[in-house]
Amino acid sequence: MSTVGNSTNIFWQECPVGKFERQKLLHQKGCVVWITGLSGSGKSTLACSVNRELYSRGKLSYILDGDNLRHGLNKDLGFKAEDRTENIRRVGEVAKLFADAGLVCIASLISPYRKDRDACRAMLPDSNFIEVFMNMPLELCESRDAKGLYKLARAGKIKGFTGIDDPYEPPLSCEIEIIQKDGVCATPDDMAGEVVTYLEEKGYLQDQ
Ligand SMILES: Nc1ncnc2c1ncn2[C@@H]1O[C@H](COP(=O)(O)OS(=O)(=O)O)[C@@H](OP(=O)(O)O)[C@H]1O
Ligand SMILES: Nc1ncnc2c1ncn2[C@@H]1O[C@H](COP(=O)(O)OP(=O)(O)O)[C@@H](O)[C@H]1O
Repeated sequence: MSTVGNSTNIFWQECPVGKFERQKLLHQKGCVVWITGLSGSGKSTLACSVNRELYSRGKLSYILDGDNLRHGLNKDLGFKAEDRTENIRRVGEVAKLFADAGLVCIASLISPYRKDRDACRAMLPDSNFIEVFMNMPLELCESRDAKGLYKLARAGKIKGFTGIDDPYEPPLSCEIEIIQKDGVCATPDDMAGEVVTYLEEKGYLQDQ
């Protein structure tokens, strides 16, 4: 019997089919690939490319995209600091469940605050949290402005926009950092290759 948060008198329910059995079934190891970076840095594009590459190799992954989750699970949240923190906490908990299900869970959110990302890392056992930093210059993200939001933020029509008048705290140490080389951005497929190679080398795509 235990107390967790606001719940009292609750019990942890065990089931005979566990993570180990699910991983055996799927021939892979559950983990979370957490993609962080500015709006327009290419998080969703990378998430989709990794998802497609894994699918082509017969590996099961699932994308948790910040924008999409704000249409449902997180539709009660805005962009104040405490809302962003709650957004990341919830997605971290969901990602943990997907990893426990045996999937490669690809979470793609701005997740601007280091402490929130670190809290998600701490939720995952055995360092199964792979942080990918889309380290793209603000100028590039702003020049892309796929949704026209930077323009609105510069015009003062959106307040608290990350990178403009709200902070982004880059990771101090992450597993993978994606950067431009000689001012050129790699293709989404090449970036995905870097992530998938990492997963392969660390044994996430092998029989368990
Ligand atoms: N104020 C403000 N700041 C940043 N982003 C904003 C804002 N308002 C709306 N948007 C749009 O919301 C998307 C980011 O959602 P996230 O859930 O990833 O944000 S966060 O992690 O809680 O910071 C983000 O999507 P991406 O461009 O895919 O990053 C924006 O399209
Ligand atoms: N590697 C890349 N090379 C060129 N353009 C890219 C690359 N990655 C993303 N883009 C483009 O940049 C824009 C923003 O990408 P997106 O994946 O939506 O970023 P985010 O999810 O971080 O907001 C889109 O128009 C996308 O096509």
